[in-house]
Amino acid sequence: MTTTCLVVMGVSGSGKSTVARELADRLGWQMAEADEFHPEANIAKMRAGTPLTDDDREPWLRKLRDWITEHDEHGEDTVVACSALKRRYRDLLRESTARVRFVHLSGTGQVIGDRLAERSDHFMPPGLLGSQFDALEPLADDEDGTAVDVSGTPEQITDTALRALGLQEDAR
Ligand SMILES: Nc1ncnc2c1ncn2[C@@H]1O[C@H](COP(=O)(O)OP(=O)(O)OP(=O)(O)O)[C@@H](O)[C@H]1O
Ligand SMILES: O=C(O)[C@H](O)[C@@H](O)[C@H](O)[C@H](O)CO
Repeated sequence: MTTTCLVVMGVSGSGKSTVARELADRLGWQMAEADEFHPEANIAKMRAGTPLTDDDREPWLRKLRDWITEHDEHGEDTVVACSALKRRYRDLLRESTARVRFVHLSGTGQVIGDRLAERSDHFMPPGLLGSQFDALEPLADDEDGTAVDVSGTPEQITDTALRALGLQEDAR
């Protein structure tokens, strides 16, 4: 049976790690943090304040796609926190054998920038937020998934996403 992978997407600081953790806990699904799949060179680049290119992101996305497929082959549903900013990146993740659905955490540069400014334990400099918005192609209507505004609490965002995806009953 095909499993589901929920990819929590959005710009840096939109709350992907936080909401993906909450979704995974509520659903009892395994979670992956895409930041942990980056080669060291990508992390060094971001830390130095340089945005990644499509070429930098491709091997990273392939690795994630393969992780999703491996879990699908074992019948395991998954949640992944991954920026997946462009539609072609999401197409690559959709090459997985699982049913890949997206939760786009959308918010203004103001709200997200304020949260990034408060976060101190992360390699991603707040100064890269502009480039993240420049690259962002929001989840489109013909893509499987839902967009949720980030102004609520992580619990509210998770509830809204689960309801929109029709997964609420499984979660309780
Ligand atoms: N709904 C929320 N309300 C208030 N603060 C939040 C919310 N979601 C996340 N945060 C806080 O905002 C910051 C960014 O969240 P988080 O690290 O989950 O984002 P991210 O999208 O995974 O970031 P990155 O892509 O840079 O890893 C963190 O300090 C987190 O605690
Ligand atoms: O596509 C990208 O530019 C990267 O994935 C970034 O989004 C970061 O990995 C992450 O957001 C930083 O924490």
